[in-house]
Amino acid sequence: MADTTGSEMKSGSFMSEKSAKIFVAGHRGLVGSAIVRKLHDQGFTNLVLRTHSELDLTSQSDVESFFATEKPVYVILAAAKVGGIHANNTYPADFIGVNLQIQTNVIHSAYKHGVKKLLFLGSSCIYPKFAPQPIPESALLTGPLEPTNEWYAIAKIAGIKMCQAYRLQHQWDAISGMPTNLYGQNDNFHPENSHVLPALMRRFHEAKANNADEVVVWGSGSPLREFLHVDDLADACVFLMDQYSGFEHVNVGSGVEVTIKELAELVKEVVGFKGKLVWDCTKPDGTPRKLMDNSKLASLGWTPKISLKDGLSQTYEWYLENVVQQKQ
Ligand SMILES: NC(=O)C1=CN([C@@H]2O[C@H](COP(=O)(O)OP(=O)(O)OC[C@H]3O[C@@H](n4cnc5c(N)ncnc54)[C@H](OP(=O)(O)O)[C@@H]3O)[C@@H](O)[C@H]2O)C=CC1
Ligand SMILES: C[C@H]1O[C@H](OP(=O)(O)OP(=O)(O)OC[C@H]2O[C@@H](n3cnc4c(=O)[nH]c(N)nc43)[C@H](O)[C@@H]2O)[C@@H](O)[C@@H](O)C1=O
Repeated sequence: MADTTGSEMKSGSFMSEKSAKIFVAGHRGLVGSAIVRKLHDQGFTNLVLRTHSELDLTSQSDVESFFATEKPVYVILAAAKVGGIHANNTYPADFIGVNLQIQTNVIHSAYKHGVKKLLFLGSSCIYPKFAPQPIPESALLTGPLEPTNEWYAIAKIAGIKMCQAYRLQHQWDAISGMPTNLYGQNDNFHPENSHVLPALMRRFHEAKANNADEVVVWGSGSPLREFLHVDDLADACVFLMDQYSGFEHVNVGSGVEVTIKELAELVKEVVGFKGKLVWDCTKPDGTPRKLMDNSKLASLGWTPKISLKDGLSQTYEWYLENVVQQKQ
């Protein structure tokens, strides 16, 4: 029976079911694609995958018939409306509405059609803007949210609560992981709607290619952010599927934080741009700091492996081979 108390119940059966049918929702995104790579590496052979155009997860009837037909045994929910500070601020209705629809449809149909275990992914923005640092899981719902992403955060908090409610009422094994800011291959490199790391990688690359003197970076440069490579996150997701069946959500971070100014200097170095940085203080800084307390996941036995420097170099190589060369 699924644990409802908050203590960590180790299940350990996921890794021994390599032919069980697993639905990875959002398999072409940053996170979903990394989870698919990790599952293949680990020998899982029966993944069921649908692109957005094959299955729109905001459609309740389509999600229902998908689960009724496919009957997956496990679900990892990595499909969502995702974006950086500008996208969150500009499209609040999409960030709350689409995310509530996707997660409600998938969680309910997964329960209804006998899925054994589901992993829901939230985000570090669920915590109050001025949460204690590093942020423990217990900081949830203890203060006001950061306004630039409160709509997305409310949807993600609802997802955690939905997993907890189904666990309480139906003894169903739905768990939640809360990743910090992620990056890596298959990230979104859109100039405005992406997160800071891919946005800066692209801007520095294009400035270098065009022999530009300067690159504009948003905000003051003082906010602190923690970055985790998506391959580490994927490893943590598989670990949680196998080893965690608790009531409470689990933080997934790297423990390493940098200011946006330090990040910009690191990306500049990796890309090899020689010009100067110009700060656009008309753009929002967002939350001043959001370092996860990773002690819960560490106590369960998982720690990250990829350093920010190595992860940045790998991501830039991937960007050159898969984004720049594809355009040529
Ligand atoms: N990126 C980050 O820094 C962080 C991400 N997370 C969480 O990780 C999860 C995955 O994020 P990430 O991989 O970055 O996001 P991406 O935008 O890279 O990928 C999201 C995926 O969801 C799919 N999707 C979106 N809407 C629908 C829909 N209506 N029906 C079907 N599929 C849909 C997308 O397909 P398509 O592109 O075709 O629309 C895409 O494959 C999210 O829950 C996010 O909150 C948490 C913390 C940080
Ligand atoms: C993962 C997390 O991601 C979002 O929150 P965020 O951490 O604030 O995300 P961000 O990566 O967009 O910005 C981080 C910082 O960086 C600065 N910054 C500088 N220059 C650029 C720039 O060019 N683009 C962006 N996007 N930011 C820039 C920017 O001003 C800010 O101070 C949530 O909305 C929500 O989606 C969520 O959960």
